Amino acid sequence: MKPPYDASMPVPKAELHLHIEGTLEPELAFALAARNGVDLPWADTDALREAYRFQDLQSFLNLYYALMTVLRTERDFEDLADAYLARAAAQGVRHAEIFFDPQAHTARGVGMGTVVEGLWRALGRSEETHGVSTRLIMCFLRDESAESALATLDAAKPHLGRITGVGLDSAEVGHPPAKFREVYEAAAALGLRRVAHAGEEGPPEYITEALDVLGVERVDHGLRCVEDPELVARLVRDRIPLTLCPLSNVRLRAVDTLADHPLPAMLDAGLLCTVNSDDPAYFGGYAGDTFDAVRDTLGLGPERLRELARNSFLAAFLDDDEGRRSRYLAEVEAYVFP
Ligand code: HPA
Ligand SMILES: [Zn+2]
Repeated sequence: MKPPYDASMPVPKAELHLHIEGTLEPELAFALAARNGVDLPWADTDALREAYRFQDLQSFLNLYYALMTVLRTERDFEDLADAYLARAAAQGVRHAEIFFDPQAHTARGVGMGTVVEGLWRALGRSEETHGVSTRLIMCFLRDESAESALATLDAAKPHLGRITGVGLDSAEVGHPPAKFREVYEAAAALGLRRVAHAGEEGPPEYITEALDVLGVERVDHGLRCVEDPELVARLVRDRIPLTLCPLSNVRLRAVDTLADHPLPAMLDAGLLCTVNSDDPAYFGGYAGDTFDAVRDTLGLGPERLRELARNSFLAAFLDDDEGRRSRYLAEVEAYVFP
């Protein structure tokens, strides 16, 4: 295999918090709209980019769900994933655990099989094409019902060979993790790994509930744990990984500016932090851009950046391939920061 990066490339890393629908760049959205005869309410890509000024999570989600209506066919999902993997590889991503939101597609008549098999067309050959290993994580929309989540898990059963785990995303406040106890129990019984968004906009109690009630192994965001010292102590003690998304937190106004982000203090506290891009087409940066931003704005030095890269592989769902994890970790330790 040709080396996917050389010493001039960014530090090797895993991306663990990435919504594939959030990688839909305006240019691809307009191309898919033309291919599928979908009318978009924006005149052009510039007008669409103008709409990327978010007040909070919900204002982003409104646009995110509106734009993804251009995704219709297996080929659309394949093209979307291929474009992401190419960008990720160029930014040092060696392993990507990719979220998708099936209910956002099945609700408008696009079948589960179209979504999963379309994504798989790109993911299944990604090691050869891009030098990036992948996992797929199916998210339930927490502002939909628990019954809908159960039906979604049921619809995914023919495709479980492609799916490593389940997650929980969309509008957080008012939709506590416990609402999804039953579907997480069913997912665990099927051998699926469990993660959930918690503590992005929602309170620290949602993080505790995701751990205690849903049995999650990683917390997506988890930012608001810093408000609860006992919870921080627990996360440190139990080595629970947090998939932080600093650029997302700025764009969705969870923090005022990147300089205010608690990442350095969270690392100092001993939390197992990773940094990720969340919805890079919307939030201004892919994985490498995110590492660069925290280096430049938060003043993280080489050893902190190495720790973040190391953590990304430690927190990855690579338990079925420890040899690979070891090789990735060796790449991190051998990396010479410019
Ligand atoms: O950052 C996010 N939070 C919750 N749901 C989401 N769905 C896509 N991105 C996000
Ligand atoms: Zn997210």
